[in-house]
Amino acid sequence: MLTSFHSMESGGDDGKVPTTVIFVVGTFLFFKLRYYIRGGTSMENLTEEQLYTRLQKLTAAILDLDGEAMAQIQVRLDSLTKPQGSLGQLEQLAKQLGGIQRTSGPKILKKAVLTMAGDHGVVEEGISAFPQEVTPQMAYNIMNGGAAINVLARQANAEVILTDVGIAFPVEGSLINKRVANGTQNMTKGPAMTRRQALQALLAGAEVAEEKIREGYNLFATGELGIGNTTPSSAIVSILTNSAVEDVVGRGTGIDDAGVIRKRRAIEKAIEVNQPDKTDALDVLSKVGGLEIAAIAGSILQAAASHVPIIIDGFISTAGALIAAKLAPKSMAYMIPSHGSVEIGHRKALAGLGLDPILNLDMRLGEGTGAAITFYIVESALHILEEMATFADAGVTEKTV
Ligand SMILES: O=C(O)c1ccc[n+]([C@@H]2O[C@H](COP(=O)([O-])O)[C@@H](O)[C@H]2O)c1
Ligand SMILES: Cc1cc2nc[nH]c2cc1C
Repeated sequence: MLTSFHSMESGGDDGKVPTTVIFVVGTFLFFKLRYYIRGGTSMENLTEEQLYTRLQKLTAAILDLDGEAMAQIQVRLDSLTKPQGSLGQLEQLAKQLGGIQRTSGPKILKKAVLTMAGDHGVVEEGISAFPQEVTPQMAYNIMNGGAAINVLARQANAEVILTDVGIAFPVEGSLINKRVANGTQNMTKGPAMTRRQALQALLAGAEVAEEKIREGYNLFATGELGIGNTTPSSAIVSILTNSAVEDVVGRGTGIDDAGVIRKRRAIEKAIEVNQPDKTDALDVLSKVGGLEIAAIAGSILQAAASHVPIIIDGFISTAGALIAAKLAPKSMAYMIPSHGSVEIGHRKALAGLGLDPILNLDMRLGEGTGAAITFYIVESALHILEEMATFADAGVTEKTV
């Protein structure tokens, strides 16, 4: 210690940079560079307790919506040239956006679909119509701009941000690397993830949202990709909405009747083996959830903490939203529903959040596709608020009785 202090002093005297400084700065730069090259989360060296403290800080930062801003928007909506309330859900959306952004003049600057990808050990049980290799193959398709989500996001002038939270093996290219594991474990044989991994994946999702908010994005859509992920989603929805497993297990990518029976059995076995505690969202998430589902929940929590609205896509996204709501009930006010998925448990999952789908297009693709289409509706609400003439402006007579 004394020696290095001495060497620092002598370094200053003879104009040379002391070795201690070179070592400290070099080590710092090495780890920073490694983080940027390899990606990964900034949480690798944190203990489970430290990760949990981060999550608690995140959930504690979520506020109720700004009632004052919402009241001002209601006055403005009622002054516009239409019978009061006649624009229905568009009016509710305008108020919600003002309440979230804490202003009577909400604005959308940049939009992004946060598509989280991960794999699932439970595919061993024959619960999907497609093999696991489709997850990385579709990740490349998204990176090449050829997936449905690319088409719909381009049309809506939104970015697709693909994040690898735990595809079974690493993929290269223009995606964010937040890999926590090479997929989850088979939940019929034990927990899908450790509690620490679930926390890491949650916070990885929050980090992605935070990075994008710093870049100026202020409207998100959730999205995901992961062969087998309707199985953990059904497990989560069953547990958190007190629904029978058979009422929330659907065909996913298109499995046949025998596959649906295997899927139900796998979920029942996973619940039997792991005994998830339904009062503890982290317990449910880690035992019968998925890495991308955790990241979706984390992105919702970060959006809410940063006053950013987030549109919830289909069945898997809604399972993530249920986890977020359980961890921070106030986050529900920041969620905007999109479409009703064909997946049978979706309505029950949405009802658990007090949400009704805005669109019914018989979709069941995921990736963020239903949420991307909803960007237009959210933007319509703000165009109405900003651009419509008032009764006074237009010289239109107001309601008489
Ligand atoms: O979002 C939905 O409602 C939805 C419903 C069914 C399937 N998916 C997508 O299909 C994959 C999961 O289906 P499965 O059958 O492999 O569990 C996954 O990549 C999801 O993005 C998505
Ligand atoms: C082809 C394909 C595309 C997907 N996109 C999201 N989940 C998917 C599942 C499959 C099978």
